[in-house]
Amino acid sequence: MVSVIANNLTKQYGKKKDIVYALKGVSFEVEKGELFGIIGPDGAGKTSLFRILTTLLLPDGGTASVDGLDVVKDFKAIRQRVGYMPGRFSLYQDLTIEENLEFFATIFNTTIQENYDLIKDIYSQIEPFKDRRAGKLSGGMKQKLALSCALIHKPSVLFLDEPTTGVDAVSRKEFWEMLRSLKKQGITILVSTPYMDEASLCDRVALIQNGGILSVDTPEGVISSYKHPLLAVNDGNMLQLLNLLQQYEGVLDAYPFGEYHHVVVKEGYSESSITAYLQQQQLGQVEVHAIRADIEDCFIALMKGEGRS
Ligand SMILES: Nc1ncnc2c1ncn2[C@@H]1O[C@H](COP(=O)(O)OP(=O)(O)OP(=O)(O)O)[C@@H](O)[C@H]1O
Repeated sequence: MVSVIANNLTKQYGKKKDIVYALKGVSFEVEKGELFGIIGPDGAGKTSLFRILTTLLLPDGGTASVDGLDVVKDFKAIRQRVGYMPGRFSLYQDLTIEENLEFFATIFNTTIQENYDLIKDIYSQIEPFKDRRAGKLSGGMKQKLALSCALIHKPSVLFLDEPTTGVDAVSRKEFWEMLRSLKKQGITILVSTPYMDEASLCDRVALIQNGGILSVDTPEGVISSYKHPLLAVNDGNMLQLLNLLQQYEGVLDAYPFGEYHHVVVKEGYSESSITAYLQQQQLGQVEVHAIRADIEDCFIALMKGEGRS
């Protein structure tokens, strides 16, 4: 069963010379109970898309529905059944943890007690500090409270806009574990993130750039569509190495990746031809080995328009 449909959505801001095309015909479908990632850099259009799907912004073109309800005509009904955690924290800084949660429960005509089971795993981690003001919480605690507030009215679809941006690595990991357990309760989750490594934690992902969707697939599907040979190359002087690699005719692309440079090699070139080339350039300790592309390599290729699929 389909939960969310975006059909050729467009959105623009400004006029004439200053016009910005934030969404340029975005289409995808999300199944009920899916954990669906929208991955894209800053300015890609993620927030505009989420604001349209949660009925906070009107699209300029196209249609969209949530649980079969139209985002324009049925906005009131949609607001009752979606949970939205905006990118910047939506909490009232001067209210305590408990007061924030009570506030969100009240506007949806419910109580903390009524839906406690749904938020228990998340809320119980911050409940010991329930009298602390939201403004005094750490990033990870704010994130847990914001998620509890987005869940308190038992939504069927949850929209999380960049929930892990600016959050430390441990809290990020915990957050994804919380999403996995929410998914088990049958909630459809759309989550946006600029972190490509988070894509592998989703059931399916849409890669968005400059207001357009580049790919919608499972993480495994994205990886298996990658066709070119890929090498990891390392040397004492990484900057010089990168320049040399980028100049070589057999190289399609080379970019820093952790301790290595990843090198996308043209058809007909191999590990040995790259090694021979680098030795000719009199580099000292070059290490070259073939690797399997991971999801970040695939996204980099798609974003650079090299059409791996
Ligand atoms: N109210 C607005 N007026 C003018 N331009 C806007 C407005 N809101 C967004 N934009 C522009 O539309 C484009 C898409 O922005 P959007 O916020 O949807 O993307 P995003 O992927 O969420 O990025 P970010 O994480 O930076 O918010 C950007 O170029 C942005 O500058």
